Formats: sequence, structure tokens, C-alpha cells
Amino acid sequence: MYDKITPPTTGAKITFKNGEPIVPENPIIPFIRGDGTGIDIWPATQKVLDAAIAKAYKGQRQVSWFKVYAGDEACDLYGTYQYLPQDTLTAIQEYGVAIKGPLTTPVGGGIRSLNVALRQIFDLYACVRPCRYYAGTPSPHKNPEKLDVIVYRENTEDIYLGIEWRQGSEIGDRLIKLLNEELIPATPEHGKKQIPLDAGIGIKPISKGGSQRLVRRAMKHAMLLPKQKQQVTLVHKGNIMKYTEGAFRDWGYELVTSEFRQECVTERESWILSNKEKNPSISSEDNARQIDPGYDALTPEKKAQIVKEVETVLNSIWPSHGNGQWKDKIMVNDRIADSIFQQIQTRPDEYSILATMNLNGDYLSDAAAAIVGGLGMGPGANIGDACAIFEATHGTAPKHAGLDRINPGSVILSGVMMLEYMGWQEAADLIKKGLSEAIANSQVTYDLARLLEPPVEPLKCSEFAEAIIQHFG
Ligand SMILES: NC(=O)C1=CN([C@@H]2O[C@H](COP(=O)(O)OP(=O)(O)OC[C@H]3O[C@@H](n4cnc5c(N)ncnc54)[C@H](OP(=O)(O)O)[C@@H]3O)[C@@H](O)[C@H]2O)C=CC1
Ligand SMILES: O=C(O)CCC(=O)C(=O)O
Ligand SMILES: [Mg+2]
Repeated sequence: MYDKITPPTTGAKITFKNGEPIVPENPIIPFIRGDGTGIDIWPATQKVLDAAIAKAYKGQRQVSWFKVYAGDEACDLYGTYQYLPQDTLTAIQEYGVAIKGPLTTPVGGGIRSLNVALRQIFDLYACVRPCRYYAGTPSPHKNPEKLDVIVYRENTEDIYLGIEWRQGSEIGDRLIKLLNEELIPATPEHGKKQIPLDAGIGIKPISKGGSQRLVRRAMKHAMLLPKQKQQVTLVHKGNIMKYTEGAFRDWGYELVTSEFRQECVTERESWILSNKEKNPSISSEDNARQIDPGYDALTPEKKAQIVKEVETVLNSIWPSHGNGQWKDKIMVNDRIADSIFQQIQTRPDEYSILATMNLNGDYLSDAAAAIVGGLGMGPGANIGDACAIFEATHGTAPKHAGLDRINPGSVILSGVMMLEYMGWQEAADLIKKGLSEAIANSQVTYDLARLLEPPVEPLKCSEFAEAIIQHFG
């Protein structure tokens, strides 16, 4: 079955039922060490995970780690250009849950991202990246503790599908000619637009199915959060990219108001309902005027549309959502992508789950991690219905590779997410406690040490792992 690797002789497979993992007491879990700083981070992470599991379950539970290869390490073992060997794919398919360090992707030419390939091969459609603050972490922000968001990023499509043509390539030129001469002129709304003949071309597919399954998962997650955090924000640049990003928003609202009708209220619905609650005799037109600030300048058709929206909301959900009942529902709103970047800084406590397309979520998760202390504190998970791969938000940080100085916090916290996903909450809690106390005691790696005032002597990557374990108590 395998060419160059051998699974552990003890342990059992994690299986899946209805999208949920069924975890034996001794699961076999494949891991990819990763390129660059993976060499430092993975051993530190494995040590912390094993120590927490041993302390929490006293031998009743343990992980049998299965080393599999990707990136540079895979080429060393399997040969030139063997970046993602079949052995690795077979192992992840077989064992269902895996964890990985970062993998290098060259800019411009060269191989396409192995990280993205793994998400696509295993249909890991939700990239879940929580950004929360651990007390004592230095931050460029005055109130980093106010940010507690989870970026829920669509993980399989958008421009990450990687369908693009190089400038000057034969097919790229043919595509531009076809667009310029046939398809654009046949689309009246595009007028006389033309694509420059010296352009590279990329395709950005956003599907209804892909968008809705992501939003569905985000909604199910929101239902598990404390009441005050039950909110899902659809992030998009739909004012500019109407049929991709705008459609993501529309499909999101369509999904939540059909599949989660009793559990949710949209922001606009909440305005309509509360206008009626404040003034029971308000006319539909005045209600429409209050929810749309530019109402009086709109065309008669647009005004009629908003009045109809008001009446539809009141006729359909007033009994289940009116008289303040909507305040107990999951709030679903949407924000334009550029605006959410400033909102998470200026009004961080107004947000909870941020449901995004692939590219926006990539940007936003780094930005949110920066607020709570940087990329060393940004964990993540790639989740599908029959597989999950846990990995940090950051990359290989090559300039720090092999120096035993990088912050392993994000991969350790990705391990915490994995333990929680497996239902091993006691071990997860021990690690969160250990990490919180290490940071609170200013026992931190270089990235956080340099931001502390006064600065402290940094711990090595391996020492930080030890400090976490010591603080298990
Ligand atoms: N999922 C994955 O495997 C990902 C892979 N990549 C790939 O990684 C490679 C390098 O990408 P790059 O753009 O440099 O981004 P990186 O995220 O690797 O690093 C950028 C900078 O972020 C800081 N940083 C990153 N990780 C940590 C950490 N664990 N602890 C503390 N600080 C950290 C460092 O800043 P400073 O030096 O200022 O301290 C580092 O130089 C690329 O090939 C890219 O494609 C990128 C993202 C995700
Ligand atoms: O795959 C890569 O190299 C980068 C991916 C990335 O930045 C991310 O998933 O956050
Ligand atoms: Mg990224």
C-alpha cells in the first residue's frame, strides 16, 4: 500500500459519520513536519501535544504519530519534484485527521501551492482560523482582548483554483481574443470594455454550492457559541465583483433564511422589526425610509422594492421574530471586505464569525492574527465532511528556519483545535492553560519578547514548549 513509509504498528483509524469524526482511544494521526521553520515548530508541537495527552488521560488515550512527507523533505526521500507523494495522500485519506507544518510555495513560476492542493484534494472546504487574545501577549493594539473572531474561509475555490494563463501564452492570447471579439461585445453591460492584449488572465469561480456549504458550517458553529457571540458576518467585495463576491453574499443570505429560518435574523430584518416595535403604527414606507438612508433619492421602482421587502419581512417572520424575539437569534449581517479590515481594528468587539471567500479570508486571517499578537498566535483547521487537516495561519518564515527561535504557538494551538475536534477537551484545556500562563509570565519567544515593555530575554522555540508543559500544573 505504501512505497516508502510504514504506519505505526499500534493504533486505530479515525472514521467519520455524518461529517463528524469517531475517534478511538489510540488514533493514528499522520503529520507533515513542514518546510522552513517546520523543522523547529513540529518537534515542539508534538512534545506539547503528547505531554498534555499523557497528563490528561494517564495512558488511557494516546496518539500514534505517523510521519508522512510533503515539500522539500518529500523530495529528499522520494526524488526530485516529488513534493506531494502518493504515500502521503493515501495516509491522509486512510486516517482522516492530520496535522501539518507550513509548506513553501514559490512566487511567480514553479509549483502551485501544496497547501492549497491538500485542501482541494480532500475537499476541506472550511478553513477555520480563530483569532483570540491570550492575556499578557504584547500587541500593537490598545485593546487586543476585544477581538475574538473566527475567520471561516471558503477553502477550495476562488482564484485559489489556480486557473490562470501567463501573459503571452498561446491559450491566454486566444482567450483574450475570444473575450474581446465575441464574449464581451455579446454582453451589453460590458459596453466597449476590452482586455489589454498584454494581460495575464486568471479565473475566479465562486459557486453557489461552495459558498452555501461554507456558510452552513459557519452557522452551525455560531449555534455553539455563547449567546453574545452568535453572529455571522458575510464578507465580500460585492460592490465591485457582483456575480462572484456579490453572489456569495446573496447565496449566504438565501441559505441562512431558508435552512436556519427559525434560528437567525438578518441585520436588515432586525432593523425592520425594531422599527415596528418602537412604533407599532409605522407605515411600510416610513419603515423602508428608516432602513435605507438614501430612500428619498431612489427611483420609484427601487422604493417599491424596499417597501415590499419591509412588508414581506413583517408578514413572514413577525410572529416568530417580532416583539424582541429576534434578539435571541443568530445575527447575520454582511460587510464589504475593505471595510471589515478597519472594522476589526476600530470596533473589534462587534464581530464574531467572519464568513469569507478564499482570498479575502487569507488576507483577513493574517490581519486579525496581528491584532492579537502576530502570526505566532494564529492557529487554523481545514475541515471537510470526511477529513480534516490542522495547520497554522502562517507560512515557513524561512529566515528563522533551523534557529530554534520561531514561535510554535500557532501550530500548538492548531493542535489544540485538533484535540477539540477529536473531543479530547481535557488535553486541549491543559495546553491552553499552559500557554496562557507561560505568556502571562513573559516566557515568550522572540516575536513577543521584542514587543514587551520592557523587552524580555526571549525563550527558544523548544524552551517555550517546555514552559507550556511546566504550566500544565
Ligand atoms: N499554510 C502554509 O503552509 C502557508 C505557507 N506559506 C508559504 O510560506 C512561505 C513564506 O511566506 P511569507 O510570506 O514569508 O510568510 P510567513 O508567514 O512564513 O512569514 C512572514 C513573517 O511572519 C512572521 N511569522 C511567521 N510565522 C511566525 C511564527 N510562527 N512566529 C513568529 N513570527 C512568525 C515572521 O515575521 P518577523 O520575521 O518579522 O518576525 C515572518 O518573517 C511562502 O512560500 C508561502 O507561500 C504562507 C502562508 C501559509
Ligand atoms: O499555500 C501557500 O503558500 C499560502 C497559503 C496561505 O497563505 C494561506 O493559506 O493562508
Ligand atoms: Mg495566508
